[in-house]
Amino acid sequence: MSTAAPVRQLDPASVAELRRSAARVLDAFGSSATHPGLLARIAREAAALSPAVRHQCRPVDTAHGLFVLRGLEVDDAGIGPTPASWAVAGDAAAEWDVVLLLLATAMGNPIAWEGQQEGRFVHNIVPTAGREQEQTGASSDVLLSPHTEDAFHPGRAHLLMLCCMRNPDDIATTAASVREVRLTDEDMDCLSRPVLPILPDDAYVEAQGFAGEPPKVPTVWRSEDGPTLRFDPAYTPLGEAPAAYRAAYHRLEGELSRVSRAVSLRPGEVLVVDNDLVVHGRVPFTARYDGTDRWLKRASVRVPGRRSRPEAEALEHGYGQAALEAHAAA
Ligand SMILES: O=C(O)CCC(=O)C(=O)O
Ligand SMILES: [Fe+2]
Repeated sequence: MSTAAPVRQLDPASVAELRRSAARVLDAFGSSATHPGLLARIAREAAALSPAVRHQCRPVDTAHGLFVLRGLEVDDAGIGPTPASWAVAGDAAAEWDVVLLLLATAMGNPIAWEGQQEGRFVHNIVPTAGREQEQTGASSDVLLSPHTEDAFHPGRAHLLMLCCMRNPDDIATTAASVREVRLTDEDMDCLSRPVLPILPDDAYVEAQGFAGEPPKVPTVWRSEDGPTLRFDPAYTPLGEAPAAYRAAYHRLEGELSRVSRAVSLRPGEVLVVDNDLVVHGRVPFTARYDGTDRWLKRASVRVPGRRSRPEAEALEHGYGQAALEAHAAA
């Protein structure tokens, strides 16, 4: 496993600018990052960000399919203890929700899911007692296997952002880009056929009860600018596929693990992964449950006008789930 990830360094002026902007937003809306008027204000603030900040928010531009934004600093005492679960996080470290939304808005349009974390635009990813074994961000004891975020849904994010609040045991996020794997043309052709569905993950209990027929979707395909993937083996009934498909799928899995990078985020770093190119996961760890646990904030972003997905996705029902966009189309 390789560790190198491209780094984009925010200069001190950009950091100060982001902090001032976030402070103005929070002053206007109290300490809550879920105030109804807040998103409109974020849109205005993001539109006024300097060229230097915007430059660091440009699209992913290497085959790694990701970058780490560095330069922001977390006041460890100021953010308070790591919440015991997303459900009790409330306004914990709300200024970071705002910073993340500002950056997300500079990159595209943040989305929220009604069925996940109460429709919040910024999720808290913390280990949660009783959920150690799940395939969700709340787990710890198990390897969170490499996945496309919200792979079950045609409206899934183009970009996933993970902002580190604390990570005292250096627990790595894993990331593997389809642009770095070696697959034969035969495997590529095989995996681009819509053979298997991807079912809603355990973060979407309501969608899991949806009555409609699960649509079959391709695993990889060639988009205008290169190979693209939609991959979530933990929620894919691979046993239903013919042997040749299963074999190709396993070769893809092997290649993704060969090219996988371990990115251990430090407080203040923001990992941005292109969700069309990169599958991400997390190594297993032992949770502390004492207020000092690993704590990430997560935002999901759509990039307007991006044409990376098969047209057939437009016909999918998305298991009755709808994503809410933070900002109305310009
Ligand atoms: O904990 C991590 O590093 C990643 C968790 C994850 O898959 C996510 O937040 O979407
Ligand atoms: Fe994820």
